[in-house]
Amino acid sequence: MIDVRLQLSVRDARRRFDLDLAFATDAPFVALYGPSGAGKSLTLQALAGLLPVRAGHVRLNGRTLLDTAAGINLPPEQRGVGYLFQHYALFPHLSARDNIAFGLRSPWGRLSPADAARVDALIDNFGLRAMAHSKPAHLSGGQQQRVALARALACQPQVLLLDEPFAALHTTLRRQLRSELRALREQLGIPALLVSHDPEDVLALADEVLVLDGGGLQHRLLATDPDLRRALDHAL
Ligand SMILES: Nc1ncnc2c1ncn2[C@@H]1O[C@H](COP(=O)(O)OP(=O)(O)OP(=O)(O)O)[C@@H](O)[C@H]1O
Repeated sequence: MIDVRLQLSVRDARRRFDLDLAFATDAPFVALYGPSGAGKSLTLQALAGLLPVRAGHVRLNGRTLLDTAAGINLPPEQRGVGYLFQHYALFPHLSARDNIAFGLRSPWGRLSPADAARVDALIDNFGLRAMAHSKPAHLSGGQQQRVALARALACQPQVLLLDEPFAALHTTLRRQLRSELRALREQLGIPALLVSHDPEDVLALADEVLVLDGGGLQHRLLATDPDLRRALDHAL
């Protein structure tokens, strides 16, 4: 169960954007869907603890990650959240292996033997052995996506947050990686929240769709809804 209420504002010199939404869901795969600038990425960032929240809570399977009223606000590294960032945000100067291991290293840069074994297992599971020592610029789009996904999983997360995980990929690879992602999530047995504005991603993966616009939740749709495709097209 993911139970969320978020109120926050972001601003720069000229603009201010308010996010104000609440939802609770048991769906294994949830899509945050809606037009550009709706507040989808900000929602993921707030869930991960990367943005200050003015008021609200985040509970994951009964565990409180944030509760502003109770003064609880776990830092990102204690939230048990695996985050695949938009455009992957891989470190360009680090190898694929060091990218995957990044969040596991001690402040002195050490990797415990157990963590090193986990990183090696992820490298093998994602078919990255041959390019483990290559930098991101020397990897294909699909390989970069796999490194980003392996990095998100390295901390053994309780929930997976995926921000446009297929945006940089061409159609055939998108299709293949969608089914890999679906199988992987089922195997891990953890919930996933996917940000996308591609109806095909939503139709292929989501059990429930939260349609966002203007920083709020407009409506909720289920994968079983016979009019889902039309509703998705209508929502953009
Ligand atoms: N750090 C920030 N400071 C100021 N404004 C921001 C900041 N981050 C995002 N915004 C603004 O907040 C709004 C929502 O941004 P968000 O990234 O959540 O949109 P989105 O729904 O993910 O869009 P897209 O599909 O284009 O990625 C946008 O208008 C954006 O310009």
